[in-house]
Amino acid sequence: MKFWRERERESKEQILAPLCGQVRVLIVGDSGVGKTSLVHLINKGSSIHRPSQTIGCTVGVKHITYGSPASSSSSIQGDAERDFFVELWDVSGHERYKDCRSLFYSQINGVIFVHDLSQRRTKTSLQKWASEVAATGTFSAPLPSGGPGGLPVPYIVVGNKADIAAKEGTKGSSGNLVDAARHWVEKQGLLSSSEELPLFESFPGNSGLIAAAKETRYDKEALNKFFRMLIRRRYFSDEQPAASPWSISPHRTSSSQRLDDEITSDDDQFYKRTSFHGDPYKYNNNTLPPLPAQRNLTPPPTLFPQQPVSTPDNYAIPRFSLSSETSNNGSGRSKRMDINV
Ligand SMILES: Nc1nc2c(ncn2[C@@H]2O[C@H](COP(=O)(O)OP(=O)(O)OP(=O)(O)O)[C@@H](O)[C@H]2O)c(=O)[nH]1
Repeated sequence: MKFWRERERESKEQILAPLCGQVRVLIVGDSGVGKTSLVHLINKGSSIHRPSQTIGCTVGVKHITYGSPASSSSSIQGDAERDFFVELWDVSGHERYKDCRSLFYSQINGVIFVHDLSQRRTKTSLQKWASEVAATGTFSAPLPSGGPGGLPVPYIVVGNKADIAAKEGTKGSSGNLVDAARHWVEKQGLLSSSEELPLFESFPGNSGLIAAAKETRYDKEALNKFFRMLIRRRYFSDEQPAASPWSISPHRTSSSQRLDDEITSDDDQFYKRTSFHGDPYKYNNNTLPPLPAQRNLTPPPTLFPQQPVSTPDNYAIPRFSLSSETSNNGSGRSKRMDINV
């Protein structure tokens, strides 16, 4: 009897064994747009005073628990919550690292593009960043077709320093002559819209990161959803979107609209909408450069195996728990996650 109890306890422990994983998120954009400030805000929940210029690349790690605690009565406890680490690779935007920064574009699960709302050219150059990452990077869990510049992983665009842009009354333009001219040309429809990435201009709300951090007001949920979606893509799903998401026709979002407004309760929907909204960027294969060969590389190492080694035959793998959450009419999913950002 004692023997069986012991065996039972052991098998329970195996089921409850901590499972861990990691996703890698690249943060790119021109020098000074606020990438380091964003990472600090994500990790510490506060603004950073005078961040020094990033040398090469710095990596911040954010801890997230992910799972479906109340998914179903039949789910076993070990399936409830798991630990994940989101690696935030903050790549210096300075030109001096241009030739070597692709060293850091390795095994990427997702990308955060950052631009400065008061410097319009920083927005335009996101397209170059996307092409550079797509051309020289390697990717984990790549999409079946490429996005801007051929980028084969989900991304999100953060428009920062809205406080300055708003103050100067130049939201979307720095007020300098080049930007003003560009703005005018765009308005006339003379500039190809495909030169820029689709954007949400309003992150994090109508203010910049610093103000947002001070007031603890920025769109944590949007970022969390993005991170969770990356985790889910890598660890809980082997399904890829059926149709090419890149062909979804985007539509313009109001600059005062919060990112929240764009998010539905479904993470995939969020992913599609987040990635393809904003400027009238045409996502069809005619306007995009040729797709790069898919890179199905070995995923980055994790601290723990992705699934328990000894699982009972009827073990509900995470995918099932999550899909039951999906079918939960969104009620569970639209809830804010208890994550310290
Ligand atoms: N006004 C304002 N300033 C900001 C905001 N976010 C960041 N900054 C400032 O912008 C400057 C550059 O910020 P960083 O976070 O170092 O920019 P970065 O993109 O990491 O720059 P690199 O390391 O050169 O690639 C710093 O002086 C920040 O304090 C914001 O929302 N509003």
